[in-house]
Amino acid sequence: MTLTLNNCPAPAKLNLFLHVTGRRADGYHLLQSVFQLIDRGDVLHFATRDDAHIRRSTELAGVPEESDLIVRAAKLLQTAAAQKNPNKNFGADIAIEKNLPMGGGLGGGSSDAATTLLALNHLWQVGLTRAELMALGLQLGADVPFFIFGQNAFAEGIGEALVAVKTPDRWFVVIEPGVSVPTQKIFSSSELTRDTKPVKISDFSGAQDCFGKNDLQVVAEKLFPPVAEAIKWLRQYGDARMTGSGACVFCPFEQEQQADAVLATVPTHWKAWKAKAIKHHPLAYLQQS
Ligand SMILES: C[C@](O)(CO)[C@H](O)COP(=O)(O)OP(=O)(O)OC[C@H]1O[C@@H](n2ccc(N)nc2=O)[C@H](O)[C@@H]1O
Ligand SMILES: Nc1ncnc2c1ncn2[C@@H]1O[C@H](COP(=O)(O)OP(=O)(O)OP(=O)(O)O)[C@@H](O)[C@H]1O
Repeated sequence: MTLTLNNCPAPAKLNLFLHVTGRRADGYHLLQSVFQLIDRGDVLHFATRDDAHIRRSTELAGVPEESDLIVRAAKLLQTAAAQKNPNKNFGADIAIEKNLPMGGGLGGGSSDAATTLLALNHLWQVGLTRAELMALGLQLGADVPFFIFGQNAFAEGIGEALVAVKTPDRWFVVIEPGVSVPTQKIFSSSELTRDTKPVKISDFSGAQDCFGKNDLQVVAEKLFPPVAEAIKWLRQYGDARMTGSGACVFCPFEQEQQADAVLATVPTHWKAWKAKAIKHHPLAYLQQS
């Protein structure tokens, strides 16, 4: 019997600040960041199959099926499901409406992977706990555990050590500068500073601005001039900065009307939109523990 779960959101994140505090022996960087969920993202649709095939029913330009994080997430969960229940075939057809830019620093691919793990854990009745799904997700990318965690969070480690944090209700204007930034290119730069002094979560709590800075921004601005241009333009209106490793930049506003007023003046060569801060991942209800 085919079971379906349609219109599953994969929300984007903004890194309100992102400090690089060190580097591990394996080359991965130690970070401190606050991850903020927003009400804009991709949308995924799932239908189970009983022949053990995982199929992508929509194309994703430039991403072959075997490297698509959605397909990789489904296959990872399929292995775990088969170990728990060897007599059953776990398969799925997955369609995606891609709204988030790739290499945008909005965590699009990671969020797609997290939504896939949450939806298929439910549809296939695998019964993995939230912690088990987060551990699987970490194999796919440093941002995936956050989306499964399901709440705004202060992140440490390589981004996987998470503590829930309260963030203000507000609106963001986000500009897509029209370039795709490969995360690895920013982290491997010799110009990246890796020694920001660690902060405590209590330093952030209650801060109305975005707090701190994004250490990856200096490098991205140098390598990708459109990022620098977008930040310079948006800074006229507030504490604008880059999210993740770029390319997108954002600025917070207390009122929706303020965001609308700024949006109306964004130069037409950039794609720009507004988004609202949300407190929980919309699929958090699927995961009990
Ligand atoms: C910069 C952030 O977007 C902040 O949210 C994330 O930490 C990046 O997460 P992601 O896109 O899921 O990144 P991954 O796919 O895990 O890593 C891509 C590449 O970025 C570098 N990388 C990533 C995360 C990290 N803490 N240190 C790193 O050095 C590694 O070279 C890695 O090969
Ligand atoms: N389903 C997917 N959606 C987007 N990108 C994918 C997907 N599967 C694989 N990728 C690859 O992952 C790369 C990073 O994409 P993503 O949109 O997650 O970047 P990002 O927003 O910069 O992420 P982050 O903020 O985590 O650094 C893409 O350039 C693409 O090659």
